[in-house]
Amino acid sequence: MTTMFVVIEGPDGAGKSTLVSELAALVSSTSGRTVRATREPSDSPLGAFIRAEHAAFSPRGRALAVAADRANHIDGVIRPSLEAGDVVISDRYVPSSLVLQRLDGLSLEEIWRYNSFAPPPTLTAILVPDPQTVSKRLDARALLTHFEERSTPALQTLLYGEAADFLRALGWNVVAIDVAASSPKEVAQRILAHFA
Ligand SMILES: Nc1ncnc2c1ncn2[C@@H]1O[C@H](COP(=O)(O)OP(=O)(O)O)[C@@H](O)[C@H]1O
Ligand SMILES: Cc1cn([C@H]2C[C@H](O)[C@@H](COP(=O)(O)OP(=O)(O)O)O2)c(=O)[nH]c1=O
Repeated sequence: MTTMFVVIEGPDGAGKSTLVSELAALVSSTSGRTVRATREPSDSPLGAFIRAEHAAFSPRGRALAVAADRANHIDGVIRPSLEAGDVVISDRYVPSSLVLQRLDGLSLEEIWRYNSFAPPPTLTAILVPDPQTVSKRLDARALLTHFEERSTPALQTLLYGEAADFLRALGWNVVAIDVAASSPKEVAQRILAHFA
């Protein structure tokens, strides 16, 4: 069975988690395969701690904690699911570190040192939203993360572009998907077309 490990990336508020649900339903109904939708930080106790306790970490400490959570996620969820023949779709993966830990002041090279163990997905889709639309969505959120407070959708989009170039140079299959004027269903169909 063809390995299908898809990562959905993009700035906060771009529509990642909405798209993961939409894509999981589409892949399941069109292929009949079992789909494992997952996310990072993972749903493990370490992942929950990283989400809840931002102030517990220095920037380097957070980079390493996120990488440790990623290692557990790969070994405990992603690899076993792929070995069972399931489709895996993850909301965030290594590119999130190449953007968020960079906003925390680390270099791409240092972040990659902590993440080079991570297997490349079959496809990494980076959502490119309209920055103004995303700003309005974030304004409507009651609680913003440290990164949402300290950056803008336009800056995150720029850093995602640099992360994409960095990973492509390492052989990753990365595509940028303009989502400014598309429904989640249309975006899911465009991503699936990459597997046709
Ligand atoms: N393609 C889209 N078109 C219009 N609204 C969208 C689209 N994708 C997501 N949304 C809306 O934008 C908001 C943020 O989406 P979400 O999936 O939570 O983003 P993220 O996971 O990237 O932070 C949600 O209210 C969602 O319903
Ligand atoms: C995946 C990932 C998350 N994080 C941090 C960002 C956030 O502070 C926190 C939670 O991620 P986030 O996806 O923003 O949470 P939610 O799903 O609740 O919107 O983890 C990193 O710093 N680096 C990473 O690579």
